[in-house]
Amino acid sequence: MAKVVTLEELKKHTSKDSLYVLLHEKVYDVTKFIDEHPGGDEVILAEAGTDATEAFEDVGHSDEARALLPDMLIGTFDKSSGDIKMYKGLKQPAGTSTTVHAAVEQGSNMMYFAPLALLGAYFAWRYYSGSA
Ligand code: HEM
Repeated sequence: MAKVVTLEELKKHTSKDSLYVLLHEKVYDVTKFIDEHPGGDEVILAEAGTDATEAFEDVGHSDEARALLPDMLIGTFDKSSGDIKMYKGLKQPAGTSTTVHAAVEQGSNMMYFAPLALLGAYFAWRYYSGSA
C-alpha cells in the first residue's frame, strides 16, 4: 500500500543524498535519478521541500519523462500536514491573483509618478525662485 508522506517528512529529504519531489500531490524519491536528469540537478533541487508541480508542468515534460515517475513513487502527500497555501507553485484561488496583480501594477505606476512629481516640483521651484 502506498505510503502517506507528511510535509515534515518531505522537508527532511531536500539534499542530493536523499531527495523527494512533490508532483500532483504525489511524492517521488528522485535521489537515484537526479544525476541523470536531462534538465540538470539544480532545477530539481530548487523545488526540494516544496510543490514542484508547476515547475514540472511549465517545462512541458514528455510522456517518456512521465513514464519514469511510477518507479520513483513513494506515496501520496498528506495535505493536512502543513499549510498547502504556503507552497510555491500551487495556484492561488481565483480572484486573489488579479487583486495582487492590480496592487503590483498600482505600485509600479507610483514608481513612475514619484520621480516625475519631484522633477515637476524642482522646475516649479526654479521658475518661481528665478523670477523673484
Ligand atoms: C522528478 C521528476 C522529473 C522527471 C522524471 C524528469 C524527467 C525529465 C526528462 C526525461 C527530461 C528530458 C525531456 C523530456 O523528456 O521531457 C527532462 C527535462 C527537463 N526537466 Fe525534468 N524531470 C523531473 C522533474 C523536473 C523538475 C522538478 C524540474 C524543475 C524545473 C525539471 C526541469 C527540467 C528542464 C528545465 C528540462 C529541460 C532540459 C533541456 O531540454 O535542456 N524537471 N526532465
